[in-house]
Amino acid sequence: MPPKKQQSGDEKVLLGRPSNNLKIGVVGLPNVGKSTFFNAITSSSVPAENYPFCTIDPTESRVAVPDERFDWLCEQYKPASRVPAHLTIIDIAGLVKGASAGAGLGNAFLSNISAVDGIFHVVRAFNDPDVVHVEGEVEPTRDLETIHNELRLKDTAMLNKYIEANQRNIERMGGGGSVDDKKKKDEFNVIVKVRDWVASGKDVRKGEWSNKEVEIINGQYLLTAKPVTYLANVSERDYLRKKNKFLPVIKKWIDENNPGDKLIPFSAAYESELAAIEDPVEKNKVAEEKGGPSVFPKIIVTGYDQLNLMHFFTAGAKEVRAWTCRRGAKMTDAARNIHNDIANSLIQVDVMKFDDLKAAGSENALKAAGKLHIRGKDAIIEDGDIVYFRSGEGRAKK
Ligand SMILES: Nc1ncnc2c1ncn2[C@@H]1O[C@H](COP(=O)(O)OP(=O)(O)OP(=O)(O)O)[C@@H](O)[C@H]1O
Ligand SMILES: [Mg+2]
Repeated sequence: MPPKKQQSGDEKVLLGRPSNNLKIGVVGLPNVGKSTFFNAITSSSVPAENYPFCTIDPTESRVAVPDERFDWLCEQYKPASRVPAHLTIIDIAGLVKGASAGAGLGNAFLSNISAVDGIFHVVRAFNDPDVVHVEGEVEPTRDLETIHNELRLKDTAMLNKYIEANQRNIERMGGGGSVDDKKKKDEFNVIVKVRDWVASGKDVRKGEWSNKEVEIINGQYLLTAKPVTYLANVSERDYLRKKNKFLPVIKKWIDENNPGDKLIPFSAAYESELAAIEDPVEKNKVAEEKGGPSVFPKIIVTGYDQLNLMHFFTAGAKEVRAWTCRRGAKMTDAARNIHNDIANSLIQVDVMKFDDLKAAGSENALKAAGKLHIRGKDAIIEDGDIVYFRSGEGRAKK
């Protein structure tokens, strides 16, 4: 088969899977509050009407992604069914030092991490003599180093395995070879480059890779290629007074080692107290009295964002629904989330911009103002677009 032509030179290939159902794993040392966080975020996610948001199994759950535009649309259309976007979160058992070499249940935990698309890295920033720390004293930078080293060591080992398995073959090819040989050699060289990068102490996601390199990296399921949001678990007292002695050093470590990654302080202890209050009015009242709202909405939105996910809406009297797709997706890719048939026979898309709809006050007013846009199937869908897919089979979905 002739090599495929690059379609357009400036489309950046993203690290990771191009899926609409991405998962974030909760990762950290043992006993840092991962399960407390997971249980609280699971039980405080408001279930959508007619939609089973629930713990899928004790370690996996889907949480609603909060969005004010979605709330506004529900208010506007008063639909029979409301389905927000969701994010899947997975609780992973604690990693210990040496996990990459098999310590603890090391390799099993690492393969759990391999199955997720992004990471919430929980780091302990609370002192409590009753909660044992596996390394003795609470010292967040040491803990951050430990986890990062384990992930990097595992990546290095995986890449070395590939290199060992292919080295002789590549050497045998020498300078010449078929198109296929050249492809293998290119891939091999990229893997060596990535291995050297990781072995030098850096995470894969922090490298500048070309599209071709990203495609090869994506085939390797590397742990340090996954986006990370750092969650510093502080005591209830520190959370409420917005002060914690460990935060500056954690921030400094992130800036030095993985600049650009987000840090969100939270308190698993406090969040689980709030999560236990079922009535939302009562919950707000308690949060207000104590002086600290839940930070979960921010955590969910940040994680979703780091996976390069965004959502678009379909809205009507029957259903208002937020659909997830990756940034930069075309209308056809977006339509495929709803139904393959719609995507395959897509003709055009009616698009309302959320701000236009809100300003106009209703669909009719928006149309009267000439603000309904007609887009082709190859147009890029944008965050917040409210769409109506017109497809050849008369299966347009609203
Ligand atoms: N912010 C906090 N302040 C005080 N105690 C906390 C806080 N967060 C969690 N804890 C306590 O720390 C202990 C360990 O929490 P948890 O079981 O959630 O840890 P874990 O990271 O899931 O551990 P493992 O890796 O073993 O699964 C629990 O007793 C929990 O109540
Ligand atoms: Mg746990």
